[in-house]
Amino acid sequence: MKDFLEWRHAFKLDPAKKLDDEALERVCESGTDGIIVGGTDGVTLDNVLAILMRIRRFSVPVMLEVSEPDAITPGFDGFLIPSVLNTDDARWIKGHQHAAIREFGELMDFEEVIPEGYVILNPDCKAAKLTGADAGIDEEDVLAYARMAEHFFRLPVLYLEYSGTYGGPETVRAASRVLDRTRLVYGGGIRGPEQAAEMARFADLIIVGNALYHNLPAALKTVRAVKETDKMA
Ligand SMILES: CC(C)=CCC/C(C)=C/CC/C(C)=C/CC/C(C)=C/CC/C(C)=C/CC/C(C)=C/CC/C(C)=C/COP(=O)(O)OP(=O)(O)O
Ligand SMILES: O=P(O)(O)OC[C@@H](O)CO
Ligand SMILES: [Mg+2]
Repeated sequence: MKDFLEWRHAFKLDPAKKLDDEALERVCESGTDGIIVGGTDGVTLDNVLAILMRIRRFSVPVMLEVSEPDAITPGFDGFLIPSVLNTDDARWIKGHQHAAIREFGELMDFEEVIPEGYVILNPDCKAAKLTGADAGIDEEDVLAYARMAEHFFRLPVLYLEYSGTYGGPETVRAASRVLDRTRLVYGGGIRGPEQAAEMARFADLIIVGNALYHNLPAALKTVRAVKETDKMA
């Protein structure tokens, strides 16, 4: 498996949403670097296992982005653990994570676990509402979170999350300029290849989610668009 920290393109499949077998096959065979299974609400052990079993018919790598401890199961190539940096509600920074590590710590292979610093920038998305994220921050705030992620917390990943809406390429570009070792992930509102290529100039990893459910052919075209785009030095 190509290591998650080298992925350029990923599709995020929401276990609470429906995708028929033909569509899933096209997603898994698209040439994407991998699939992330994750969502904010409606995530259960049953629907995570169901989508995992269907994805495992193909050779594509698959990571679980944990938002619900009861839905953690073996069988994934690794686990992504979000911590929301732009909330004042400590439960979503370290509280749920602490409780889950108390429960699973003995079983955990930390080589398979990748912490993600999330900065949520769409105030209307479910993740922002759930976590009380302050999405009204300006670019300087985003850059401060990026520097904190890399230099204070030494996080391997900073995720600029615009879930459901297309974010500002300028902010992504500015964040990319202050990051060196921490990988920059962009997700939100990518509907087709042009937007994917635009963000791929600034972010290390591009995530495409909802477009899969609304316009599959356009979503699939984002794979090639990202692969053909070099990130700006
Ligand atoms: C036995 C075994 C396999 C052991 C493995 C052990 C292991 C890996 C343990 C992990 C332990 C751990 C630290 C767990 C973390 C627990 C937890 C609940 C953390 C909180 C995560 C968090 C901050 C969630 C908030 C929401 C969030 C950021 C979600 C990310 C996903 C996201 C934004 C998806 C977008 O989709 P959605 O919001 O659903 O959008 P739609 O509106 O389109 O639906
Ligand atoms: O669903 P979209 O808006 O593509 O967002 C993708 C991903 O960043 C969600 O966590
Ligand atoms: Mg969802």
